[in-house]
Amino acid sequence: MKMTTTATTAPPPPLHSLRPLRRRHFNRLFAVVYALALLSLFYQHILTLIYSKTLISLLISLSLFISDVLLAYMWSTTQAFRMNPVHRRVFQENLHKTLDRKDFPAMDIFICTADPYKEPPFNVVNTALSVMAYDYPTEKLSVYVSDDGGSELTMFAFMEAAKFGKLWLPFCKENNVIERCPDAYFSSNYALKAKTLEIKMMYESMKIKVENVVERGKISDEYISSEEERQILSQYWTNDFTRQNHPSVIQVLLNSSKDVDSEGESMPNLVYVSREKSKTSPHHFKAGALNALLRVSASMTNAPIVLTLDCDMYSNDPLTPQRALCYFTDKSSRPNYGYIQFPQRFHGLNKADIYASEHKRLFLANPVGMDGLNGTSYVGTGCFFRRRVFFGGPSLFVQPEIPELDPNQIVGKLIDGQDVLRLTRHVAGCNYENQTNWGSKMGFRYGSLVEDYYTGYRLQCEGWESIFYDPIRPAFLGDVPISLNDVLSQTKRWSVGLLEVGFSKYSPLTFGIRAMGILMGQSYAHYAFWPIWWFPVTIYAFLPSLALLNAIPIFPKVYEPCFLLYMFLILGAYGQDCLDFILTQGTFQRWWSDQRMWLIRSLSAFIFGSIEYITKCLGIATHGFNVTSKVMDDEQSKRYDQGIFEFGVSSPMFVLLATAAILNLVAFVSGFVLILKERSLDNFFMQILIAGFGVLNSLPFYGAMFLRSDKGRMPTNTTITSTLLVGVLYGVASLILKTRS
Ligand SMILES: O=c1ccn([C@@H]2O[C@H](COP(=O)(O)OP(=O)(O)O[C@H]3O[C@H](CO)[C@@H](O)[C@H](O)[C@H]3O)[C@@H](O)[C@H]2O)c(=O)[nH]1
Ligand SMILES: [Mn+2]
Repeated sequence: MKMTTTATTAPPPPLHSLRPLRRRHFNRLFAVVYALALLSLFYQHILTLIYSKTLISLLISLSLFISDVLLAYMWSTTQAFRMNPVHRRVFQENLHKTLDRKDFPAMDIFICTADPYKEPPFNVVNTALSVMAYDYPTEKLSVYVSDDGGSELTMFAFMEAAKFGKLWLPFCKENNVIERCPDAYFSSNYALKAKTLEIKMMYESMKIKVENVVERGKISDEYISSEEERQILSQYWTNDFTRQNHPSVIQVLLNSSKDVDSEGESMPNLVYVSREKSKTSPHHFKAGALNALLRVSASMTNAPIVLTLDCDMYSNDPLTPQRALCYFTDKSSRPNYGYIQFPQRFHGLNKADIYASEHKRLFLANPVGMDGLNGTSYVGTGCFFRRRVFFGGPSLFVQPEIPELDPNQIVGKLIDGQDVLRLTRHVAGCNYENQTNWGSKMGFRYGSLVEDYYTGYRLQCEGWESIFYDPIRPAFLGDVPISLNDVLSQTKRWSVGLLEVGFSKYSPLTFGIRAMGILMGQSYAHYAFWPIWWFPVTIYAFLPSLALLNAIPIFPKVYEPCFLLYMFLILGAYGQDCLDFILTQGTFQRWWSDQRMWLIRSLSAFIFGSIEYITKCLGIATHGFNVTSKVMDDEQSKRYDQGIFEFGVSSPMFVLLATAAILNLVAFVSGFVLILKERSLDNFFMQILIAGFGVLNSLPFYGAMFLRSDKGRMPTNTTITSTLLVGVLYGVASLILKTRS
C-alpha cells in the first residue's frame, strides 16, 4: 500500500537541468581586484592631467584618459555576463513520459529571404527542407517563407522543393537520417544504397534546374512541369511587377490536409509569402517581413509556437523542436519565459576563423551569462517564441486590431480556402499596419537595423524572460561571409542599429536599467554601445606611434610603479578574455583571430557605423539593410579555406586599417633606432610594445599590400593612399608636437 502511494506521487522525470558554472566565483573576485586597479589608474590619470605643463601634453593626456574611461566602461558592462554563467541540459528522452506525441503543440516556422542573387534560392530551399523533415508530427508543422526579394525565381525553387520534399521526408524517416538538410547530407559520408542514389539523382536534377533559372534570371518554359505552375507564375509576375512595387503574393505550395508524401503520410504546410510592397510606404526590412508572417500565419494556422530562421540557417538536428518542448511544457523553472534561443553556429569556418565570424562572445559566452540573470537576448535566428509574447507583457495583453490575429484564436478553416487567402492578402498589405501597434507594442519592433536585438530587449523590458540552450550537437548551422569587406559591412550595419537603440528613449542605460535592473541593463548596454570601442582603439593605434616617431614619451617609465599597474590592467583583461574564450570551446589560435578582429572592427566598421548613424540622425543620408552575401565564389572560397585575408575591393575602411598598419610598422622600427641612440629602454618601452603589438596584428595586411598578387590582395590605390596618409599624419603630428617645447 505504502509503496503504491510513493509510486504515484513520484515526481515526473526531469526534462531539463540548470547548473551555475564554477568560474563565477573567480570572476566575481577578479572583478573586485580589477576595479581597484582601475581606480588607481584613474587617480594617476587625474594627477597627470592636473600637472600637465603644456596644452599639447594636456591634450595627449586627455585623449588617453577618455580612452581609458571608455575601455573601463566597456569592461564594466562585460562584468554582467560574468557574474552568473550557467549551463543547461535537456533530457529530451523523458519528453514522451510526460507528453503524448499527439498532444505536441503546433509550430509555425518562419524563413526569411530577401534577394535571390545574394541568397541563392537553392540554399533557402535546403533550409526549408531541413525543417520540414523535423522529427515532429508533420501535420503540426507549417513552414512560411518570406521573400522580400519578391522573386519568381525563389517561388520556382519552392515549387520544386515541394515536389522533392515528398521523397525526401519519407527517405529521412525510413533511414533515420540525422543530416536532414539535403545539401549537408549529400556532402557527408552517406551509405551508398540504390534508394539513396535515386534520391540523389532527383536532388541533383532539382539543383540544376534551380541554379540554371537563377543564372539566366528567368524561368524557361521547359522547366515548368504543369499548367498549374504556369498559371501561378503568370498570375502574379505580370509586367508591372517589380521588387519594390507589387501586390502581396501568397501561395500555398503544400497543404497538410491534402498533400501526402510518396508513402502516403501527410506533408507539412508550405506557404510562400511575399508581402505587398510600394515605394511610398516604409517596409521596416526584416522586422516588417516577420510581422507580415506573424499575421499571415495567424490567419492560416496560428500555432502557439513560432520559430524564426534566416535563410542560411539550416537545421542540423531533427530533434530540436522536441528539445525546445522540454522547456515549453514545463513552466516551473521560469514561469514568464517567452523564447528559447539556440546559438548561432556556423559551418565552413576555416581553422583559425580569421574573421572571428564565430562571434563566440556574442553567440555563446555572453548568452550563457545573461541566462543566469533574466535570460538571453534574441539573435534573429534559431529562436522558438511563444506567439503570445508578441502581444504585450506577461500580465498585460495587447489586443490585436482584428480578432483573427488573436494568439488564442483557434483556426479551423482550410488554409487555402478563399476567405482565408483573402484575409492573408489583407494582413500582408503595405497599409495594413497604419495606425496599429505593430512594431511598437506588438510583434517585432521597428526603429533599429538590429531588429533582433531590439525586439528581444523590449520583450525583456516588458517582463518576458528567456532561455539559452546550447545542445552538444548544434541545432542550426549558418553561412559566414568570406571576404573582409562583407564581414565589415555586416558589423557596420549592426553598429548603426545598435546605436539607434543606445541613443533612443529606450536606451538600456536608462529605460533598460529601470525595467530590468542594473545587471540586465548593463548587458544590453554593452551591445548598445558596442561601436564606441572605435575611440580608444583608434587612439591607441595612432597616438603612441606618432609620439614615438617624434621621440616623445607618453607612458610611465619602466621603473615607475604605474608601469606595473598598466601591465596588470592590460595582461589581466587580455588574459581573462583569452581564458573565457578557450573555456567556451575555443582554441588559442581562434582567440588570436578574435582579438585581432576586435581591433580591425574598431578601426573600420565601428568608426564608419558611428558616422553613418550620425548622418542618419542628421537626416543627411538613410541607410537600409544591406543583406550579407551568401554566394560562394570558388577562388574566394579557396583563399578563405587557406586562411588568407580577402581584400580585393577598394573601401575607405581598408584605407584606415592600412594606414594604421603602416604607421605602426614605421614607428616600431624607429623605436629600435631610438633605443640604440638613447641606450635605454625606459622611456619608450610601452610605446614600442604597443606599436609592436600593432605590427603583430597587422601581419596579414603587409602580405596583402606588398607580397601578394592574387585577386584578394589589397588594391594598389589603397596601399598608395594609406602610405601618403601616414606621411601626412607624421607631418602634422611633428608640427603640432614640436610646438610643445
Ligand atoms: O529587408 C530585409 C532584409 C533582410 N531580410 C532577411 O534577414 C535575414 C538576415 O539578413 P543577413 O543579411 O543574413 O544579416 P546578418 O547580419 O547576417 O544577420 C544577423 O543580423 C540581423 C540583424 O542585422 C538579424 O536579422 C539576423 O537574424 C542575424 O543573423 C536574412 O535571412 C534576410 O533574407 C529580410 O527578410 N528582409
Ligand atoms: Mn546572415
